[in-house]
Amino acid sequence: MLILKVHNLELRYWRQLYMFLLCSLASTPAMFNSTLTEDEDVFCPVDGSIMITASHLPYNRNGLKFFTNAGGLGKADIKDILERAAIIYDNFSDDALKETELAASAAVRKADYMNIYTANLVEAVRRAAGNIEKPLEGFHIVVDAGNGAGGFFMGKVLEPLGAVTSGSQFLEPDGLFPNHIPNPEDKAAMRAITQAVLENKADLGIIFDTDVDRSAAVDSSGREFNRNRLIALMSAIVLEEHPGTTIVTDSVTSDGLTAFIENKLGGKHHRFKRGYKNVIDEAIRLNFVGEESHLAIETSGHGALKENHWLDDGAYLMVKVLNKLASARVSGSGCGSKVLTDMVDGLEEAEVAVELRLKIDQNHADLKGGSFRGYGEAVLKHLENRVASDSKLKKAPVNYEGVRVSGHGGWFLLRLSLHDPVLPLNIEAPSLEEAVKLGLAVSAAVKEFAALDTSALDKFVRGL
Ligand SMILES: O=P(O)(O)OC[C@H]1O[C@H](O)[C@H](O)[C@@H](O)[C@@H]1O
Repeated sequence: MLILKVHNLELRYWRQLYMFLLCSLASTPAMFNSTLTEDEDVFCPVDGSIMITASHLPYNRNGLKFFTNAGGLGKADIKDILERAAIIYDNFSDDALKETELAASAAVRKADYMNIYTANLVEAVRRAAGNIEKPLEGFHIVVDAGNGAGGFFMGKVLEPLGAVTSGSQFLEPDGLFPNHIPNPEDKAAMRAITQAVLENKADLGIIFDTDVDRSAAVDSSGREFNRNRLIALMSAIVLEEHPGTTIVTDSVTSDGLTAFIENKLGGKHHRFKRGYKNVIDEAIRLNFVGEESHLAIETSGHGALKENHWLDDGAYLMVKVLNKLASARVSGSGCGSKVLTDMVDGLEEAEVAVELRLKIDQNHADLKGGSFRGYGEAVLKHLENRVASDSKLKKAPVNYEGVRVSGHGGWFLLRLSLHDPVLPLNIEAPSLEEAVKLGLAVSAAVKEFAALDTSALDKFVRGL
């Protein structure tokens, strides 16, 4: 929530030249946006911004996200910043530190950057609808902010556009998240917004994670635009604007989604790795090497568009959805969320879709003092060898992480978690029986790895 204005980072100058903008409650995408937006009144664009948030994680796991106009900083840059900061800090005497703290507090200005950011979102919807002041008039749209930072979307985006928003819920920020975990990947969260849509007979429901870089929606019949269905909807919207373009997604997307993007929409599906930054960076790389891509999106609800500076912004994804609603009504091609539901017609969805997370016990003797990553890779190698000798299973010919296999009418992917000592296993199949067969194949391959906690998989294959 801090924005830095630093014109010259040389130590001998910085005391006179820096300025901080305190933005108070804000969303993560808005903080990145502040490095791009030109607005002299609030000293923007700023040189860098920092968001303090637990993101979609529990309240006790707050952290800092850093941005420049080139995007969010990755691990290597953050490590470098922290190491340099530690050196500077160590070289301060106690007096110099106090003096610097005073100078820093004197350099703080307050700015309501969310007003500027949301005005741009409102403008985008108005423009898409042909410069109508209230293009959402007559639509009833409910928002669930899960007591995170996303409550602004109701009062500062939907209402100025004319939508009725009664029945919106959990808009007041509360870091203990008393109602549900603010994360579209959370089943209770999706149940909550679905219930709000149905109870209020709303046209559409919108849900955000804590810091609004993830989102999902629900149509008037209570069907979710989440995970593969959200990607299908966004792909349909983007492919209307950019025929034939490549859609980059994370690794746990379904085979049905590939068929939908490629056969129904005429686009190309590039299933890459898990992790929103991986997906975004891959889309940027593809454009660089001459393959056009306009959308990078994860099943988690993170999505970024080329037209929006590759910023992963849950609110902007929903703006694209609102654009579609508003422009379809103006052009007379449809009214209400049926327009959206029709756009994903033909998407094949698996009857069973589960994610089971198998933990690696880092203290187990079976690791022989090695890292959990090394252990996890050994599990994956072993599984790969087993799959090769099973005629009912086929390893995916192109795959960028873990072991992805099709068989029994479905598929599974076992991979290493990006952050945790965990091997997440995704299984999708047309029936529980077939999903269990896939689960049993994994179970047989990993059973000799004593440090792997397979209890979630054991329960699943026993039908519990
Ligand atoms: O690898 P996992 O443990 O499933 O976590 C993967 C997820 O990590 C973070 O939450 C990122 O924000 C997501 O972009 C990513 O998908």
